[in-house]
Amino acid sequence: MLEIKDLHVSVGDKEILKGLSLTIETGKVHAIMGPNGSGKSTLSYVLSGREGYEVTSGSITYNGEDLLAMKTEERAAKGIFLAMQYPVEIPGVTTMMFLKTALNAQRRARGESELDAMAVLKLVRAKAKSLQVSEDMLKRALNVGFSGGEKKRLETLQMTLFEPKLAILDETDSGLDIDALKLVAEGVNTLRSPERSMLVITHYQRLLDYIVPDKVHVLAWGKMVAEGGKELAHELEAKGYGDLVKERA
Ligand SMILES: Nc1ncnc2c1ncn2[C@@H]1O[C@H](COP(=O)(O)OP(=O)(O)OP(=O)(O)O)[C@@H](O)[C@H]1O
Repeated sequence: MLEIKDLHVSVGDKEILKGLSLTIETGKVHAIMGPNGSGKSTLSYVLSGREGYEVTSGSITYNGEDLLAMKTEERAAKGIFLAMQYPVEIPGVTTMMFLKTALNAQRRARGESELDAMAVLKLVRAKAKSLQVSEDMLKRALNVGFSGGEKKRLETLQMTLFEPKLAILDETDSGLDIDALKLVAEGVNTLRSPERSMLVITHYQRLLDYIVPDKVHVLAWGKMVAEGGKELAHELEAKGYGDLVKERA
């Protein structure tokens, strides 16, 4: 279970999260919607341990442990995975080499034996096919020159390979064509299980028609301002954020 209580986060001297609270029980899928600049990506970075985001007060516990005391790699070893809004390009590292290294790091963290290159290739190929990640992409440098949709499909491939316990998807639907959106949603849905939680950040109710959330939250001005079931996403799509996002003192 993930429990975020009264979280305040600053970047430099700017406070971005201003008392955010959120609880995600194991096995549940929560969605966060909210206007541009409200702090959604900031939350995803703080959860995954990105540098430069200072937690000034509040707490985050994951299965009873203090998440904020853990290094990024420790969080990954606990099964926390972030599909980034803007996946990073890494020249000089092939996609396949990255996947093998990251997968084996995950396996080591779980006490499983490492897989050799052939075994990883077989596994990656089987999953890559259903997400339409081509052989060519696997041979190329990680994300370098990939289209927006290709990057997002590769993020989803990583998620299905690493089988995280808490998957955070930051606008994984942005830049996807309709067919790719369905492929990505199918990939995500195959991972749904009573042992796995998901936090889906999106601007569009359309994604939530495919990945049906247990709860929808609205984040505005650094804190949660509304919460509901999947029907809330439909309401927002129809009416916009309206009074929900009026800045509070
Ligand atoms: N490194 C940084 N330096 C300065 N300001 C930052 C930094 N990171 C985030 N911010 C600011 O914090 C606010 C929240 O940004 P964030 O990316 O979390 O919003 P978001 O809700 O994910 O937005 P979007 O829907 O547009 O992706 C924005 O005003 C942004 O400019």
